[in-house]
Amino acid sequence: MEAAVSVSSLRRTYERRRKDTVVALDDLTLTIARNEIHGLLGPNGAGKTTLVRILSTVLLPTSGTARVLGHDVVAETTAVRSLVGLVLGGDRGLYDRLSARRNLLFWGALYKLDARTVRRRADTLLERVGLAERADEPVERFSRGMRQRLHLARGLLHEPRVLFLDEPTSGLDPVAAVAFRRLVLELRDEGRTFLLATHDMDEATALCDRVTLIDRGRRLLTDDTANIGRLLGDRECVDFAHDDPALTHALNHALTDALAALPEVVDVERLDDRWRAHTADREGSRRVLAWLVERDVLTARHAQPTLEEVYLRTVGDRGMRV
Ligand SMILES: Nc1ncnc2c1ncn2[C@@H]1O[C@H](COP(=O)(O)OP(=O)(O)OP(=O)(O)O)[C@@H](O)[C@H]1O
Repeated sequence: MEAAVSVSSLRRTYERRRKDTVVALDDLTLTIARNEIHGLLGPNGAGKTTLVRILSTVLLPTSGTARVLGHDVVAETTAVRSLVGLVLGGDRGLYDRLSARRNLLFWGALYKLDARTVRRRADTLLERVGLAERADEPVERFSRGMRQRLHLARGLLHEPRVLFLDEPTSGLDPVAAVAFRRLVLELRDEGRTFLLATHDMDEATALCDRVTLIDRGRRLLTDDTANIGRLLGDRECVDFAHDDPALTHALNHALTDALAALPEVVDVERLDDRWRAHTADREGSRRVLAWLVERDVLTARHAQPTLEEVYLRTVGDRGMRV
């Protein structure tokens, strides 16, 4: 069966002033199966938005090919547009002075859907994303979470089978983010495919079947999320400091040496304003937390390494911008 998305040797460069060329995508090859939620993870400037824009047919690649459900994004733009929906994060793409419903009617007209169909779908979608009661209020009164749900409704108006989500929950509070993710999972259960560009590791872990890590336009790895989770599991750590920052410096070597000698501790390192103990697993972190609390080191917390740290540990520091 044809993949939902297949990208082959895709390259995109941007010319900047003084003939300075930025390579945003560099020989990228990637396949996303139908009905998959695929995470695209990478630090700022990795090329995520560029890929999503090419797949949505709003940007041309410099070379290479990309297909959505078998259709070439350059040669078969119209077919691809009817198959894909783009959901942006933040304030892009909504008209603040218009109501939620009017925003949808406006976008429906752009998709050249007939007015009755758009009205019907707008009603259904507003209900579905939990905005029916606020549908006729101007969007400027909406919270970020409500805007995000409206973005999603907009992306679904023409009933696309493949959705591209670019940082969809950036700036959302945790409750709104959870509600948004639940909607994504429901939509997947109806047979849709998702490509989710994010630099939020938690989001990727919560939603994605597989993830691809990219950096500087190149694919570093693609794997099942469970495997990436194991990778993270190997990188457990506990951050600790004295309540009084001045005393953190004074945490004596006897304490950190004793900590480093514990069997569950892999390494202890000094960060700017705190210390970090790397542990073998979650259970190890728990024991280290208890050990620290017993010794009156009260500001200790279980920390997950950031995506950047996973990058650094996975692929080494190759001049990545973080
Ligand atoms: N219109 C443009 N003109 C010039 N350079 C650009 C343009 N758009 C993107 N770039 C550059 O291309 C590279 C990839 O950018 P892109 O926005 O695709 O990355 P990203 O992974 O989406 O980053 P972010 O997480 O910050 O949104 C960056 O170096 C960026 O500065």
